[in-house]
Amino acid sequence: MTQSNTPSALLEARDLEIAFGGVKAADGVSLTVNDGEFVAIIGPNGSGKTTFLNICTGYLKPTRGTVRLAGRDITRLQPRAIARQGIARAFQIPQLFTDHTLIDNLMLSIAARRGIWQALTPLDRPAYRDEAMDLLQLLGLETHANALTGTLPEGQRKLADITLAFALNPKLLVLDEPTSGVSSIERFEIMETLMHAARQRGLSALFVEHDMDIVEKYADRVVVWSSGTIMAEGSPAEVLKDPRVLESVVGVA
Ligand SMILES: Nc1ncnc2c1ncn2[C@@H]1O[C@H](COP(=O)(O)OP(=O)(O)OP(=O)(O)O)[C@@H](O)[C@H]1O
Repeated sequence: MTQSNTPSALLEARDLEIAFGGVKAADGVSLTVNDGEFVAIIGPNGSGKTTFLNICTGYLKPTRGTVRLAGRDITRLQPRAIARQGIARAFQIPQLFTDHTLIDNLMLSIAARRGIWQALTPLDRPAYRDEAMDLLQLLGLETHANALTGTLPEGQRKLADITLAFALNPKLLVLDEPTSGVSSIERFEIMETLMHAARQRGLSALFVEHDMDIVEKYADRVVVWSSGTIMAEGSPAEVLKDPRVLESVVGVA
């Protein structure tokens, strides 16, 4: 096998453990995301999916185990430091300044990435504006550049939030239910746009998703959570046929 065929690990979580009042939300969880890979996390409510994302992005510290990004231990870093290392997160509820325009939100994100001392200087600089417009074009939002984000329909607000994550120049996108709360047509539109943009930039993605049609179409690999552990893992075609997975996640035996 040539070296170029060997997948290169980007995110490596090993043996993670955390409990809340006796409930183990992560109980020996290990997961790798390779360069350029799209990995979906599925599992019933309360199984620990968001807890895993919180550990990987620095919002929770595990009592055991490590998280590495491109070989570097990031387990104890704060969320901001992890973002600087290359993990950008978009939340289930978009985190936009709703009374500011989309391009202002993006220029703020770009300025923040470049450092606080620059964030104190005027935000509207030609370099920031050009970069923001490039990102809006990449995510198909250029006609909404001057709209207040609070006035955007939900699907576009979600894409806008994802655009902010792209503005951090990440290696890995972490997305908590990127398609929740929108119509099924819009779900596929969001995923098509997101996948295209991520492939263009060579990014990997880790996303929690409840819609199995989305998982089947867009995930390279799917990982199934159950009570703080991983119960199954593999290609969507294999995993979504597994009777244990169907019973536990999809609710059909
Ligand atoms: N900050 C916290 N404090 C107390 N308990 C928590 C906390 N975060 C998560 N838990 C508990 O840990 C378990 C896993 O929760 P988590 O939110 O990770 O599950 P989930 O799979 O993301 O669920 P959902 O699909 O409903 O979002 C649940 O029992 C939850 O109540």
